[in-house]
Amino acid sequence: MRKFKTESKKLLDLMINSIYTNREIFLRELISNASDAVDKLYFRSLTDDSVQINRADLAITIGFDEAARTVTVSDNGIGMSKDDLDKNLGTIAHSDSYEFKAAAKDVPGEQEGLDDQKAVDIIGQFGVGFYSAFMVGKKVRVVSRAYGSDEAWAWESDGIEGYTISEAERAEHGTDVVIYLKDDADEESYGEFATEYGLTDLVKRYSNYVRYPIQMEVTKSRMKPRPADAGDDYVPEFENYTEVETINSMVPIWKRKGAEVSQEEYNEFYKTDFHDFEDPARTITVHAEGTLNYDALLFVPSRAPFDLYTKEYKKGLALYSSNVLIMDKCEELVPDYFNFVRGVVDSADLTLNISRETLQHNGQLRAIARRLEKKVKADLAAMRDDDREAYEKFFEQFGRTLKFGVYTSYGMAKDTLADLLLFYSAKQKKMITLDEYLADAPADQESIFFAAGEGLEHLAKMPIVTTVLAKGYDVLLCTENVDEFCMMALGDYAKKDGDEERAFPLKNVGSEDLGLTTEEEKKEAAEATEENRELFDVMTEALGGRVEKVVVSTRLTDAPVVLTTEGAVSLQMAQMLKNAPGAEEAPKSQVVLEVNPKSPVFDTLKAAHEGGDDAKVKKYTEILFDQALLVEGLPIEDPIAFAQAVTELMK
Ligand SMILES: Nc1ncnc2c1ncn2[C@@H]1O[C@H](COP(=O)(O)OP(=O)(O)OP(=O)(O)O)[C@@H](O)[C@H]1O
Repeated sequence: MRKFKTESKKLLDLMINSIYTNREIFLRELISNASDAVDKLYFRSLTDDSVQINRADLAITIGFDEAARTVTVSDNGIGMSKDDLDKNLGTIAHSDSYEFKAAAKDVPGEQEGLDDQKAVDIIGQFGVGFYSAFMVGKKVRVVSRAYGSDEAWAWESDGIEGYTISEAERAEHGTDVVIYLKDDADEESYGEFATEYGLTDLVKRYSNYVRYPIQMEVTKSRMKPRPADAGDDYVPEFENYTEVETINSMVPIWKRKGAEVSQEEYNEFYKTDFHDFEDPARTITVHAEGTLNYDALLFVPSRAPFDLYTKEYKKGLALYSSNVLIMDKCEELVPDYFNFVRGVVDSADLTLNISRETLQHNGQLRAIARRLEKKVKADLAAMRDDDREAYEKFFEQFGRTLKFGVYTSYGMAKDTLADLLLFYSAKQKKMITLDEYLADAPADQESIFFAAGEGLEHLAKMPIVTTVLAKGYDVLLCTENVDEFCMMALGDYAKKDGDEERAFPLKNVGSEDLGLTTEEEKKEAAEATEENRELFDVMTEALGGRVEKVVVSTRLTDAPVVLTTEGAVSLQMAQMLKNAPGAEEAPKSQVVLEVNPKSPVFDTLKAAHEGGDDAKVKKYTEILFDQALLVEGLPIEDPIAFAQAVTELMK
């Protein structure tokens, strides 16, 4: 049999140009390799007495030369022999680290503050990361000295033709990877990678939690000492100096035991990493062990970010694997209705794809997402029950998101979200949950009543609300656009009493049969409507298609008329849909003008009709209709005509 020949030049080209979409990850890859090299040496020291290593001395160092356009990543890890260089860097897709990882599994380590941390946390697995250096480098030189050897070797390549290996010098075991940056082309600038800011930024972003210190010489500024002979007009002078600093924070806060971390530390982490000025409202920690091991640290912000309700807002949690950032915002980890949750998920068990830009098995992510959703839900419920003031503040910020969640999931997320919702109670004059509404309801109540419109005060005074209140039933006042859609998607809400569940339909006091009228009352109203058929026909005609019909009302006490609707679309909803895109096709509401038979206005109308003055009936009907719209807080078609008609009456 013949062996396949690989065209390594093509393969390398493919590697460099097609695997990664983001060239800045080259630093993450080289640092990960350095971390692996150091980890391997540390592991050797644990398992081989002849290897004497002090863990505290192990480090990764980054150097740069702006003028020479070079970036160097060094480590004092296990190093590579001449053979290793040839095998590991000369063979694409050969990962020594992967083999090592399999052999070194589960040896416990002794890193302080970490919970049962494994001794090693090898990152490499595909044998390709190193070549990402050629995305930014026109030449890469690797100088390495294997632990225990006194020879050093240099591997050099331009990433096109091949590589050379030659003798070199290195004082200690370990490896230096020197990248000679490409020349800047029209739109591509590489120079930024050889700057202090550029490198610090990349380390903090991608490698902040690598377990070994990443050190770099940084420039600082200090005040020069005041000269002894300085006069009163002395102006302090400053000078720059350099200092080696550890730029990564190393221990990921989410891997530390909850009891060992103070809330202040969590707050600081949240504010720094998620760019917020305020402390989070809630901090949720998860350490999961089992088929899928992961740690998560989640935050509910105190305030909604300014763009939360815009299309620009991107939800998601930062996803880490073995302390290295894989994705800044992994959307799959949070459902839309918890899009405000910020935080970090870290799992070494994820099946990464070769570029570490995505995952291969989203089932793993889905499983984590499900667990996290439950955690967030439980935490919000605990806040609702134990710290109501904080919960109301939370709801002010994010209640809309929860309500949108019910609506946009067509009620599918109802079970998760319904008991987290708060609405304003007209009776109790405060925000209450649906459970609290039902707990306070009279025994004969069969539905949950709500009214939708603008402004609490205004809603509370609406006749359709006051009549229901007068009968002893509470009405939830809904003032946000999404409320009515949310109520519609909810449909009903179940009261749980031990094992028993009873569903209470949610009813809009302005559009539905509230079930508050007796059969007798209904019959009477129907008869009265029939008796006044002629008058009502004149009135319906006067409104020229704006109402479906005019009827005698059973729900009014004082007000002369009220507008109600039949079918699913209430007046408020119709008003909202009118302004929405695609308004022409939006369903219209079927409006009914209900007349209060107990009102003197009804007698006036009747008298006018009987006296043959239908012109008056029509004029009054117009006024009553507009007035009813105003009471609902809705715009009237012709305010000038309305004003003139009222003026006319006063003459
Ligand atoms: N700084 C280093 N010190 C010692 N060995 C190294 C170093 N950098 C790379 N190697 C060796 O070269 C091999 C190939 O590296 P490369 O980055 O291409 O792949 P990897 O790290 O194994 O996997 P991945 O593609 O997942 O990063 C490694 O497995 C490791 O054995």
